[in-house]
Order: sequence, then C-alpha cells, then structure tokens
Amino acid sequence: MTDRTDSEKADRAVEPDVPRATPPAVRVEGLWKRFGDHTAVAGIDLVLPAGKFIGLVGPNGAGKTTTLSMVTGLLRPDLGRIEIGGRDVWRDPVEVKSRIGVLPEGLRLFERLSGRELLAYTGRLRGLPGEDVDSRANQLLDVLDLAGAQHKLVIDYSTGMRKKIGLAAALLHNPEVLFLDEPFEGVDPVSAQTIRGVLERYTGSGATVVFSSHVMELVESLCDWVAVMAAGTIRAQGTLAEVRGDASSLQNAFLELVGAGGRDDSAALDWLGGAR
Ligand SMILES: Nc1ncnc2c1ncn2[C@@H]1O[C@H](COP(=O)(O)OP(=O)(O)OP(=O)(O)O)[C@@H](O)[C@H]1O
Repeated sequence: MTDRTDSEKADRAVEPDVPRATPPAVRVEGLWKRFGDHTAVAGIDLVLPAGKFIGLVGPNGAGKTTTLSMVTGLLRPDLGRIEIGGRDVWRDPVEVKSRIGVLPEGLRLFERLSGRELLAYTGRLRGLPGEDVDSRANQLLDVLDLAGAQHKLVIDYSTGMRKKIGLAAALLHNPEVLFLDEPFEGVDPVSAQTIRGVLERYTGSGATVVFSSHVMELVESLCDWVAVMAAGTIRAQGTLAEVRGDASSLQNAFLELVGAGGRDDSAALDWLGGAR
C-alpha cells in the first residue's frame, strides 16, 4: 500500500537514526459519551495492539457501538483522546480515515447500485486508480462468493450478502485497521466461514481487525486479544488467556466480569409453559 510506505519513508527522513516503537493500532484515553442523562461510555482507556485479531465484547447496551463510532470518527466524544496508528482521530480525521476500514452496525448502503457499482464508487471515493479498483473488486467479489451477484442491486441482497459487500467496500483501499460492528450477526455459517477466511488472511499480513460481538465462542476461536465492556466501562483487556484467567471458557469469564455469573432467574416466568 503506497500510503503506508510513503509515510514510513517520510518518518525515516525526519529522524534517520531514531528507532521507533510501533504505535498500538488504537489508543483510547479517558473517553466519555453521554446521551442526555445516560452515560453510554464512562471514561474508558484502551490500548489495542497492532497486527492482532481483537474482539470487543459486552452485553447489550454495554457501549460497544458508541465506542467504535467514536474511535472511527463517526461520533464526536464528549471528552477523551483517540489515536489510530499514533494519529489523533479527531485532529487528523482525513489521514486517519484513509488508513481505516469500517463496517458499521446497521450498515447503510447505496441500495440502487449493484454490488459491482458500489465497489467502483467506493474505490473512486477512496481515490484509487480505476484499474486498481477493477482488479481488487474482481478479487474481493470472487473470494467473498459474490461474483455471481455482482450485477444485482444491493437492495436485493440478503443480510449475509450485504455484510460481505460491506466488508469488500471496507477492505478495498487495503486499510491498516479494520473495524467491524457485529460482522457475523444474521450471517449463515457458510458466509461466516467465508468472512472469517478473508479476515484471517488480512490479519495474517500484519493488519489489525477490531470487531464487536456477543458470541463468545466466535471471539474465543478467532481473537488473540479481547476487551470486555459492560455499562460503559472496560472490565478487562488483554490476551485471550489473560482475560479468560482461571475460567473454563471465555463465556464463563465474561459472565463473571459483567456481573451475571451468579444470577438466579428460576422464580421468574414461573407461569410460562406447563399445564394451562
Ligand atoms: N443516539 C443515542 N441516543 C441515546 N442513547 C443512545 C444512543 N446511542 C446509544 N445509546 C444508549 O447508549 C447505551 C450504549 O449503547 P450501544 O449501542 O453503544 O451499546 P452496545 O454495546 O453496542 O449494545 P448492543 O450489543 O445491544 O448493540 C445504551 O443504553 C443505548 O441505549
């Protein structure tokens, strides 16, 4: 990717003899977001290492989407600082956005374009040369099993196809960090396996994936690094082994961390089922 190489060259030209530590993919300090009198994100700190497959997990309403929206420059924080690859997201938004890909929750696509047209349009918006867009789009459509549907309008795509074309659009400019909000939700096992293969290949080349999910088995099998969020706070972050600790599974560690471990609902819904 020329962007990365050019900026690395520029860095070296300024300080030729100073070795630089690789900055984390994402650094978040003291991040807050309130909606009215509800605090969605309560002063979180995060350091997400580069080159990892990272899961952001938490129960419904934990603040994952709000956090990812602020980290990717889509929602302005009330307070706090966010860096991606050492660059401030809110001070240097154009540069940062050229280096990231985003598959947001409730993905809105241009419904009246075909999948192929959507990629061509995205490529032009990203400033890629036409022939690069064509060859990358061909490969992505092929690998994501969308080649047969490339001329179909996006409005006629299934949920899984929409996730896959959204993923293709997010990857087209070869970002350094890819953010995915619930990428596997509503996706059948075959499409999930395809998406998974593409993401594994991508992180295998040194790029970073950050994705949110509720599905612990998936996170456990995919991620090497995990952050657990609940009620707007980070309850744990670290390698999968560190976060799992002594628990038998990530699921059990998660339930303990979010305070749902010992919950007993046996008395509730005692009217449900049985004789009428
Ligand atoms: N635009 C908004 N206006 C008001 N409240 C909001 C808004 N966006 C989020 N919230 C609230 O902030 C809290 C965190 O929501 P968020 O969507 O970030 O959680 P989440 O962890 O992504 O949840 P889920 O897993 O259910 O998608 C919730 O209580 C939600 O109702």
